[in-house]
Amino acid sequence: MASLSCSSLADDSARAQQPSATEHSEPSKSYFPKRGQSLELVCESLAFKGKGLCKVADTGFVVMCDRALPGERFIGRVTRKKGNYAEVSKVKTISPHWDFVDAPCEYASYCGGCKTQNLSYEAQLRAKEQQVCDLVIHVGKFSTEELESLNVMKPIVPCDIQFHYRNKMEFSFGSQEWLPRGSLSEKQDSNGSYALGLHAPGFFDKVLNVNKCLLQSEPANMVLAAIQECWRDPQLGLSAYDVHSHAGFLKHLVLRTGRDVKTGLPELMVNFVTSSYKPGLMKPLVEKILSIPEVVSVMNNVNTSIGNTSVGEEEYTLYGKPSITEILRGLTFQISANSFFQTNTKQAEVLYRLIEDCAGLRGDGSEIVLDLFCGTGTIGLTLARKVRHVYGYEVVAQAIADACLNAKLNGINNATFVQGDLNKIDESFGNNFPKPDIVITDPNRPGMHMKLIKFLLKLKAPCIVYVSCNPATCARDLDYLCHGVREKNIKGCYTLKRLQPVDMFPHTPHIECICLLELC
Ligand SMILES: C[S@@+](CC[C@H](N)C(=O)[O-])C[C@H]1O[C@@H](n2cnc3c(N)ncnc32)[C@H](O)[C@@H]1O
Repeated sequence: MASLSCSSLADDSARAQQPSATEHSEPSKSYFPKRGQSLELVCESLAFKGKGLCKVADTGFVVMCDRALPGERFIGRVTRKKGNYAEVSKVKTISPHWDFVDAPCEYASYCGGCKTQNLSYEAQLRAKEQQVCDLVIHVGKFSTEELESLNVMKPIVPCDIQFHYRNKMEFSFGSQEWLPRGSLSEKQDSNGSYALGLHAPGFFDKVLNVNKCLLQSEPANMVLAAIQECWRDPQLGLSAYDVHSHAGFLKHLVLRTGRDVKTGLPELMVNFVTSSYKPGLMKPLVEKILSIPEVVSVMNNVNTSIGNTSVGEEEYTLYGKPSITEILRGLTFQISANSFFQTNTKQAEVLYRLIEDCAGLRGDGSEIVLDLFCGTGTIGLTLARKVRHVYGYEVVAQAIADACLNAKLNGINNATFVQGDLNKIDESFGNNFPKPDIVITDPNRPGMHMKLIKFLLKLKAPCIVYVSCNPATCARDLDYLCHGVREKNIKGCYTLKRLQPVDMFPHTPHIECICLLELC
């Protein structure tokens, strides 16, 4: 169980999505560090985006530092002033953090993906749990007593598999390999200036070359290694796309791992995103990766725009089938190159079981479920066999098409999926479905729009299960639903019954949460 003591170190302003000092640590009004100034700091905890939160000695002034971990004493240089706090970059560690472990990945110190690989997993869990707790207290305005006495806050559910858990990784081709100062450059041949890997933290135009990623499956790593072995060969005539000049061919490499429904064995989709369609140029790459037996699909998304997205305007199948499959809670899901699917399949099983548990279905097939932000319908479809009808809403048309296809694939005919923008609902929204017994809401990071909050407060469904990937906006929305929106004179009408953090993404700052709300 999380300690509910308020550490006063949380991201205290979900609305601004930025950290601030709280009433316990009023910063000195006169003190503000200068840009470029060096400070000796001790990291106190992890906060927003997994950044280390520190306070300047004697002043209490809050500074945030990427990759500083709790207990670490270090020299930081002020890079940016932001509102009532400053950002620093780490110059030198004086003494290491508590709970230090060796990071197994050679890129862990530089790559933008994993930020806490050298913090023990138990410490990562504690930090995430504490963040959720702090946010619900500071932003959600729930009291410690409320959370404690009613046993609302549940211990975070760990992820049993802490590596190789991602079923999708998106790598970028870059025309300029990024070599962090005093790091890989000394021990690694940079293979010229082209790179294939992950973006340097905070840079859209710098790519860290990566030969292996410990978060993705072994077969996906074999594909990555095979491509790395050959794509720079001048004889192939391939070039990396340059985001400044907009010249070049290869943009992204997206690797997705699913499972063959019959054998249960892994199957892989390799999706090359290119700036034009040149199948002849792709041929040697395709031939090379076909030596890996798990590859059942090679796709080519052609994106001619100057933007950096991996979704093409046109899609071609270069080999095999245009989609792969995955099994989730006994259902089969078809995954195409651009369809959304939970990226940690094993932990999604755990998440969905907990959602079902929170929904408290009667088991007589009588309930109506409203599945808001339904994506490809996975949550609603896993509940459909036990309820009367599921109504799902989602803004992306392709996701709705996939949801309908997935319903058909699994013989589910009591689910209706509708495309629509939940930020733009009007008074008529509630006329489109019967009053639900259970609302599942799973918004993306910005949380729910005020229009939707107002709608839910008027709808008064007996139970809301709020699934969140951003505890800051979740805490804000819980406050609205339970305590009301004072500035709009709207009363809240829900009680927070359960708050369940789930770790879906070890070594990263991401936190998933399931909240059960019951009508007062
Ligand atoms: C966190 S995902 C949840 C997907 C799904 N519930 C699942 O578990 O796979 C959030 C979904 O909300 C959708 N979305 C984002 N903004 C939206 C909006 N304004 N209206 C409707 N759907 C939206 C996204 O496209 C995405 O599919």
